[in-house]
Amino acid sequence: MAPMGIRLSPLGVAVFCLLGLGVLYHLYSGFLAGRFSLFGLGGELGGGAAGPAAVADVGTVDLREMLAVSVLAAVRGGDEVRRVRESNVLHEKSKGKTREGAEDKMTSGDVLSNRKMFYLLKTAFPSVQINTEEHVDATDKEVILWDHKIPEDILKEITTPKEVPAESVTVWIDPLDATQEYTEDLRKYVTTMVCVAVNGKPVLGVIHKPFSEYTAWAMVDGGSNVKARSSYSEKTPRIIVSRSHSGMVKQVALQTFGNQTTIIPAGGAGYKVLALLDVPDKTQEKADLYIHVTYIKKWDICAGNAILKALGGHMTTLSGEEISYTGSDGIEGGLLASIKMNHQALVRKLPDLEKTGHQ
Ligand SMILES: Nc1ncnc2c1ncn2[C@@H]1O[C@H](COP(=O)(O)O)[C@@H](OP(=O)(O)O)[C@H]1O
Ligand SMILES: [Mg+2]
Repeated sequence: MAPMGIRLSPLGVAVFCLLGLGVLYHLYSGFLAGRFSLFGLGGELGGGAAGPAAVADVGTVDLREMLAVSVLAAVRGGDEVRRVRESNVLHEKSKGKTREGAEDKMTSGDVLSNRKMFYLLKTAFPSVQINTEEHVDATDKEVILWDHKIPEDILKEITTPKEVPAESVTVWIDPLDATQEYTEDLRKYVTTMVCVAVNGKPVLGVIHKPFSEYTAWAMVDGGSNVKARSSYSEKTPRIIVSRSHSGMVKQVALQTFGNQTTIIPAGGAGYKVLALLDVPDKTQEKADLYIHVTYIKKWDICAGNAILKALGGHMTTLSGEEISYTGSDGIEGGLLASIKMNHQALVRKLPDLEKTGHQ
């Protein structure tokens, strides 16, 4: 006889114990799976709240899912960019001037793409920090649902989930890169971009060309749908540079590599990174190096940095420093992007811009 007059059947006790063991096993194996699948981060779990897309453990997000949503966001944003351009009603405005005095433009294409991209990512991953180029209205409560489908090409390249603490993630969204060229109807330069940085390091990059419907993506230590070309000219490189925020970049390039060097002026940081890769798009020019000397924002460069890094290339400041994608929005030290080259040797060749006053 049990206390308080309750009779316990031996079968009931056995079933209860088995159930208890099952629950304990489930909790414990989930915990271990979460710890061991953490992606190169020393196994420390983050403390942030989990979003609906975080499946393996509380406070983590899966980078493979983030890649799927980032590709979708870049494509959906791109649809807005194309729709506005085709309507020919851009509602072009100036957000002010850059430090060098160029107009910092914004159009309905930027705003509508920003809204789509932001809410897709925010709804899927509510607990991660998202930095976007355009302002998001705090009263806007848009929810854009992700169908939780990971495209086949991503599943083929990245065969397992990659969990990281949600609090270690910073997302950078550029809803319309090459806005200046967009207003001039130079469509080939325009891209939409998403980047995911983990502890400030660029890990995932997506660059989408809305007018040719081409998308490049890559994950560091994961996989990619794009690759480097087979060869690059290191001695007399073709150098791709800004056409609308150039500063003294041509002088710097010619001084470093000689007068025989070909300079390709082009719009968009996304376009210029794609120029270094093996991209099937016919509208894409090809270059060996990308150099930028003026101030630039992190949403312009993070996706390109992640893709280059994933493919074994480099994007650094002109003095060879790695760029951290947390904290402030911009970087001061210019930009050098290369792949399949001795990047540090290139850095040593470049003049010290602070001394020469070429910034
Ligand atoms: N000096 C500067 N100050 C602010 N933004 C700059 C800049 N130089 C380049 N950018 C931004 O970097 C992107 C690529 O520049 P460029 O086409 O000149 O190479 C553009 O982004 P957006 O079009 O997204 O604004 C441009 O506005
Ligand atoms: Mg941009």
